[in-house]
Amino acid sequence: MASGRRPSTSFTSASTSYPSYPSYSYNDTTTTSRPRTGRRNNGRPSTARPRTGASTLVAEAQQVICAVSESRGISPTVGLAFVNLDTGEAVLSQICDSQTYVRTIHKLMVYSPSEILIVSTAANPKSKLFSIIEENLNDLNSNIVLLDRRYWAETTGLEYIQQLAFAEDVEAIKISIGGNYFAVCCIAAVLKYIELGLSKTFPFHSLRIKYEPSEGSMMIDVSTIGSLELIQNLQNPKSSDCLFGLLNQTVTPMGSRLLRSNILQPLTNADTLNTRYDALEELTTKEEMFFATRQGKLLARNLNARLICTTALKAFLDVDKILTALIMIPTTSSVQHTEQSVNNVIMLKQFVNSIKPIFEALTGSRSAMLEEIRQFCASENVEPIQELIDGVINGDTTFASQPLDLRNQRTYAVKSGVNGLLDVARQTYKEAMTDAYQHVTELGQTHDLSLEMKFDNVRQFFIRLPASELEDRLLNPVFINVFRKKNMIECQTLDLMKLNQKIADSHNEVLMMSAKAVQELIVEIRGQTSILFKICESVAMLDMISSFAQLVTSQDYVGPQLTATLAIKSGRHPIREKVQTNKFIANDVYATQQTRFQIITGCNMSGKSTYIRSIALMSVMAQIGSFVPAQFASFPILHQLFARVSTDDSIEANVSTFAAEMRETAFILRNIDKRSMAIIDELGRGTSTRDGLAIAVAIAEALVESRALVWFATHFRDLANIMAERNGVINLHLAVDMTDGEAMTMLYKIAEGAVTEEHYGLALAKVVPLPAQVLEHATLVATKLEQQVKRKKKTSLAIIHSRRRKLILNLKEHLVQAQNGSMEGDVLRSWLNELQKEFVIRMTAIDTEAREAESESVDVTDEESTADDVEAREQLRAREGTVISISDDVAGESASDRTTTQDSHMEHSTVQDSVEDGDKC
Ligand SMILES: Nc1ncnc2c1ncn2[C@@H]1O[C@H](COP(=O)(O)OP(=O)(O)OP(=O)(O)O)[C@@H](O)[C@H]1O
Repeated sequence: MASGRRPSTSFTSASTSYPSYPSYSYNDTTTTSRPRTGRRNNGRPSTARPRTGASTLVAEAQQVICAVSESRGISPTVGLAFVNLDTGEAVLSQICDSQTYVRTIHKLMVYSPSEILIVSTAANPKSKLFSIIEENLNDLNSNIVLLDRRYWAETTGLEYIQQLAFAEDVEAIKISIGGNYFAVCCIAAVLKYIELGLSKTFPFHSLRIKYEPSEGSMMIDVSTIGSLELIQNLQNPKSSDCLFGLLNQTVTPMGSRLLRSNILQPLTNADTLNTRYDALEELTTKEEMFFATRQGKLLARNLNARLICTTALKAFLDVDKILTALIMIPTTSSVQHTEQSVNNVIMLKQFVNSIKPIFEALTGSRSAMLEEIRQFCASENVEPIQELIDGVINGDTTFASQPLDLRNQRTYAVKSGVNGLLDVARQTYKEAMTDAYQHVTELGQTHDLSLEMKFDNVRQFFIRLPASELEDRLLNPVFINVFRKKNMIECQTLDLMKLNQKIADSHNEVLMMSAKAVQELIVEIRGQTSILFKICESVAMLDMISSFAQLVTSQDYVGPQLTATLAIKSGRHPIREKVQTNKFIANDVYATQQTRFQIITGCNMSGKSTYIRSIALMSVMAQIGSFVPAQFASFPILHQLFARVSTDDSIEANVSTFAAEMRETAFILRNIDKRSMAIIDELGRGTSTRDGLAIAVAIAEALVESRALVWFATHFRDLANIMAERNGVINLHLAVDMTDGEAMTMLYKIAEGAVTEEHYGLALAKVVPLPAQVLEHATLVATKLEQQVKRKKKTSLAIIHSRRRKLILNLKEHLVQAQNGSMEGDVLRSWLNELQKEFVIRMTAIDTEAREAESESVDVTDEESTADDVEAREQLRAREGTVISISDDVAGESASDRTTTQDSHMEHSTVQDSVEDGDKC
C-alpha cells in the first residue's frame, strides 16, 4: 500500500504444506497455481448437486482474490471477502449458512474468484467447508491458497478499511460491517495477500469497498442457473439463447457485468426493485430520452421495428478497468508502464467527455433513479476532473483502437508546454514516420510492385503485397522476413526495420518526457476516483435499465407488481417465444398459499416444461428490475429458486439418472422454505413406476409442507389424484385436442384439473405409428382396465372432509385478499356476492357427495370388499401411516388401492394441515 502506517504483519509463506496440494504454499513474492483442470474428489461421497453442462458461469477472465473463513456449528457463519484487481472493487459478506454451505458456494460462483484463500489449519484435517469448496473447484475454476492464521486479524481488516475505503464511505462501511467479524478477518487476509503475495498495492482511499448482506439477494444454486439457462445455453454455450443473452442489450462492459451479477443474484428488496421499474417505465415511455441516452438520435428502425442507432452509452470504454489501472500503484516503472499510463489517461479523457451527453439526455427525468444518475453526471462532479486532464492533455487527443492510431495519439497526447524537449522528440518521430512511408513508396516503384505499409504491435511497420503481383517472379532479396498469409505476402526490409527502431526510440523518448506530467496527473486524479467510480456505476445501471427498455420497446412486455400473490396473465417463455417459428401460446399463472403446490400433468410435448420454466424465468426477470413477457404480472419476492428439470446433458457420466435426480431433490428439500420457488419436472422417471410414484408423492408431501411455491410437472396421473385434496394443492394440465381420432393437436393451454385424456399415449402411438394389431390390442386392454377402475371408484369420507376444509381455507384466503386489495364499494360488494354464491354451490355439492358416501358405506357388502382391498388396507396399516400403496399391475393402478391410498393420505395430510394452519378455519 502507499506510504503511511500499515498493519504491522510480516508475511511469510503458509506454514502448512498439504500433500494433495503441494502448490498451495508460496513464498514472499510468488504463488504457484495448480493446473485448472481435473476434478478432485479423493473418493469422498459428493455433497454437491450434480453438475450441469456448463462447468463455469462464463464469467469474464478477471483476477479476483477471495478469502473464506468460518465459525463452525450447526448453522455455520461464513465470512467472505472478494477483491477484484481488474475493477478495483472489494465486497465483504457474512452468511449464516447450512451444513451444505450452499450460500457460500453460490457467492463464490457469482464472483468467480481466481484464488480462494483459506486458513491453513482448515486443510488438515479438512473442515467440511474446505471439502465442499474443494469439490466445487472445477465449477468455480479457482485455486485454493492456504494462508497462515495470523493474516486473518480483525484489527488489520479494520485498519485496511479505514485506510483504503473512499473517505466518505468509511463510516458507513464500518457501521455495516459491525459484528461481522469473519468478513473483516477475510478482507485483512485478501489485502495482505495482494500486498505481499502479488506485490500490488492500492493508494489511500481508492478502493470501492461494499458490504453485501446475505439477505439482500435471491439464492439460485449452480445447478438451477445451468438448467434454467440463465447465463448460458446448454446445447450451444456460444448461443445467446439464454436469459443473459436475451436481456443483454447493454453497450458497455460495465453494464453487461452488472446484468450478469444481477441475474445470478436477483434482488429481494421491493423498494429498490420498484425504483428500477419506475426508471424503466420512464425510459420506455419517453422515447426521446431513451434515444438520447442510448444514441443521441434515432437513425432508423429495421423491419422488426428494432432500433438502429449509434449509442451515446457505446462511447464508454471499460471504465472500471481504466480507473482500477489508474489507482494501482506500480512497484516498478518502465516505458511500458508509462505507455499504459498514457493510454489510461487518454481513455479516462474519453470517459469524462462522454458523461455530459448522458446528463443532457436525462434532463427532465421524473423517476428517482434516473434523476440520481443525472445528478452523478452533473458538471460540478465532472468539471474538476476535466480541468485536471485539460491542464496536461491536448484537447484533440482521443482514444483509438487501432495500434498505430493509438501510438500517434500517445505521442501527441501531452501538451507541449510541460517539457521543452517534447517537440524535438516529436519532430524526430514525425520525420522517421515520413521516411518509412517514403521508403515503401520508393520500393514499390523500384520493383514495380503495389506495396502496402501495415502496422502491428510486434513487427511495427511491415510491407504487404498480393501474392498474385509476383506471378512467377521471385521476390527481390531486399525483402526479408517474408511469409505468405493466404493470398498475401508479408515482409520487411532492413531499412524499414531500422526506421521502425528509430520511430520506437523517438516514441519512447516522448513517453519518458511525458511520464512525469502524466504521473502527476494520475496522482491528482486518484483524489477523484470515488466520484469517478460512482459515475461509472451509474452509467452501468443506466446501461442495464436501458437494455431492458430496448427489449420492452421491441417486445410486448409489462411492468410487474410486487405483491404476495403470483399472478401472470398471458405469460410467455421469454426465450422460447423468440426462437420458435410457430406462434407461442401465452398462459396464465396464479399461485397463493392455498394454491402453492401446482401439479402439472399433460401428455408428452404438451408444453409442461416450457410452462413451468417460463414462471421461474419471469420471476428472475422481475427480481432484477426487468419487465416480463406478459399482459399483467404480479410476483411475491422470492429468496430462493430451485429447479430440478431435465436437461440433455445434466447428468454426470458415471451417475445414473435416478441417483442424480435424488441428489438434486435432497438438496432442494434440505434448503427450501416458505420464501422459495421450486420447479420440478418429471421426478421419479428413473425407477420403477411404483417406486417412482411412491417417491414422487413423498417428495411432493415434503414440498407442500415447506410452504414454498412449487410447480410439479409429472406423468404420474396418480400423483395428481392422491394429492388432489391436500390443502394448498391444485391440479392443472396442458390441454390437448383429441376430437379427431387420428390426430392429436397440442393446444399448449393450461387448464384446470388433472389431465383427462386417458389414452393420450395410445393417440401418440397412432401418430408414430405402431403396427395396427398392436394398437388394437392396446386399446382393448386400456378400455377394459378403465371400466374396471370406474366400477370400483368411490369417494371416501376422509376425502370429503378434506375437500370441505380446503374450500373453507380458500374462502379465507380470498377474504383476506379482498381486505388487503384495492376493490371498494359496489365492486367489492358484487365480488363478495359472487364469492358467496360459488362457495355455497361448492359446499352443497360436497355435502351431497358426503351423504351418498355415508349411505354407500352402510350398503357395502362383504362381497364388494374384495380380498385385494382388504390386503391393501392391511398393508397400509402395517406401514404405520406411510401414505402409498399402488398396484403394480399393467394399468399401474387399481381403483380400490387408489381410493385407499387417497383415504389414508388424506387422513395423514388433514392432520398436518390442521397443525400447519393452526386450525384457523
Ligand atoms: N406455449 C407454447 N406455445 C407454443 N409452443 C409451445 C408452447 N409450449 C411448448 N411448446 C412447444 O412444444 C415443445 C415441447 O414442449 P415441452 O418440452 O415443454 O413439453 P413437455 O410436455 O414438457 O414434454 P415432455 O413431457 O415430453 O418432456 C416445445 O419444444 C415447444 O416447441
